[in-house]
This record gives sequence, structure tokens and C-alpha cells, in this order.
Amino acid sequence: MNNPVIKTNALSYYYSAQEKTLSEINLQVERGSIYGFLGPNGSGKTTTLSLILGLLDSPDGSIEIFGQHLHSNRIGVLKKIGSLIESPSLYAHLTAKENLNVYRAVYGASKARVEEVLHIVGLGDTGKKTVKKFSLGMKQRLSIALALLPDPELLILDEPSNGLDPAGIIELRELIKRLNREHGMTIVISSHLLGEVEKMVSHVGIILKGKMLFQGTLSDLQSFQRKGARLLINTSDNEKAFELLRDHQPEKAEENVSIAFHDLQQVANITRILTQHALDVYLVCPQKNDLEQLFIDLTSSQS
Ligand SMILES: Nc1ncnc2c1ncn2[C@@H]1O[C@H](COP(=O)(O)OP(=O)(O)OP(=O)(O)O)[C@@H](O)[C@H]1O
Repeated sequence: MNNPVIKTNALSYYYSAQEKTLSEINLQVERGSIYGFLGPNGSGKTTTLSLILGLLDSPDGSIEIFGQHLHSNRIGVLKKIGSLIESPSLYAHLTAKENLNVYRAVYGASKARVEEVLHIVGLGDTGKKTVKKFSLGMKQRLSIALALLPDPELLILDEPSNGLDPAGIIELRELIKRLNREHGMTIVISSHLLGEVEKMVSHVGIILKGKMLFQGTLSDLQSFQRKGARLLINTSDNEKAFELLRDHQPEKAEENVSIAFHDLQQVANITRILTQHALDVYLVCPQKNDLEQLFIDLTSSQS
């Protein structure tokens, strides 16, 4: 198996002596993966990513990137990482290309690379348009273009969807998938919304209050989610539906009847029972755990 691109070992961090912000985080990112780093606001995502990028000092535990200790190979390691952790300063009165040319010298990138990254992020045809006329999504893609200048092997994006409208989120998602698929980049993307990243990630790490609750492939997470999932049912007579589904240990959920969801065959069986008893079926809908519910389930499965 490939060596992981990022491997932290019992990574802990204190902003102040009294408060442990991160507690023994073992984060592992496989080469070629898109790793969704999920957690609610304040759970420690930015702190973890800042440590991985060498922006914060003196954690407990260790960080290995590309198989090397960050501590002793800082410059060599960081050269191969592109990141977007705080919005970079974009010059509003300059075009996308002019902005990239300002940063080009910093990264020692060629003029050809500027054209290349403009094209990759889909800003190749913005010509003379200055950044002040860009949408937020375009600004975000330009920020990613800056991170791509050094042609990194690993791209770390901290909450890049923040503030974007649905169209901007879709464009960003397509860009991330393309960078991974066509340019072989390993990507770490943090978010507080599972729904926002689950259409693109291959792996997921979930952090809550500085502790890693879950780490695995997206399908591992989906099987976990299914375990706690419920089926919502709404019919022309929910009282009767409740009685008919007694064997499934139904619960009342607002205007619906809710039962534990197992598989799609169960949906077919239930619909048949209900229609055979002349009930009109308005809704039979598997309700996947959202991130909030998942946190509750993951937390309770650990206690
Ligand atoms: N510079 C700092 N000094 C002291 N405490 C901090 C500092 N930065 C973050 N914290 C605290 O550390 C905890 C983790 O914050 P962090 O920013 O890593 O979380 P996050 O998951 O990235 O959340 P968000 O999505 O809101 O940025 C929070 O309780 C936060 O208040």
C-alpha cells in the first residue's frame, strides 16, 4: 500500500495551558485521495490544518508529510503543498492574470504556469476584467489558482465553500474533482457540512471538540449512517399506518411515522402493506443522518 501523504501521530495542541484544543489526532490521508475533514465550527479543523502547514508551532505528537517529519524537513515538505487557509490578498484593481503574476515571483513559477493555472480554474477567458468585478466564486477560484502556482502534490483547502452560492459550490466541486482526477493531486478539504463535500470526497475524517470521532472511506461512513437512518412515512391515515407497521417498532415523528431503515426491499414491502390496506402513500423516504445527527450517533457510539 502507498505511504500516506499526511500522517499525524497523537497530535495535540494547546492555545493556552488550561485548554487542550486538539487531543491526540491521528489523521491519515492516502495518496490520490480527496479527504473531507469535517466538523462543526470551533471543532479544531483550522488548528489541525495550520499545524500541518507549519503555521503553528510546538504541538505534541508528530506530523509526517510525504513520509518526512515536518519538524525536520519543513522547507522541502512545504514546497510541495498548495494551501488556501485564509483568503489571500487579491488585488481588486488587477486582472486575474496580473494577480497571478504578482505571486509568480514568490513561487518562482513560469509565465506558462500562470496561463496553465488560469485555464485549470476556468478563469482563462476573464481577460481585462478586474477582480473587483468577480463573483465570490471566481475570487475563490483565483485564490485556488494562486495555491496551484507551485504545482503542488498536495492541496489543502480550509472551508473553501464558505459564502459561495449553490452554483459557486458546484463549480468548486467540479474543479476539485478535476484537480484530483486529471492532475493527480491529493486534496484535503475542510467543511462543517457533510452534504457539501460528500459528492466529491473519497475519505472522511470527522472531528468534534478537538477529538477525531471517525476516519475512513466515504462508503464506511455511509454504512455507519445507514445504521442509524430512519424511514419517514406519510399516508392518508397515519394512525392506521402506525398500527399496520407495529412489527417495525414505529415512532411518531411530527406528521410522519418513522421506522428504522434497513434496505430498499423494506421500502417495497412497507408500501405494499400500506396500499393493500387502501391507504394512500404520500411519502416513504429514507432519511439519511445529517452531520448533526451523525455527531450525536458517533458520540454516543463512543460512550
Ligand atoms: N488564535 C487562537 N487563540 C486561542 N484560541 C483559538 C485560536 N484559534 C482558534 N482557537 C480556538 O480553538 C478551537 C478550535 O478552533 P478552530 O478554528 O481550529 O476550529 P474550526 O473547526 O476550524 O472552526 P471554524 O470552522 O469556526 O474555523 C476553538 O475553540 C477556537 O475558539
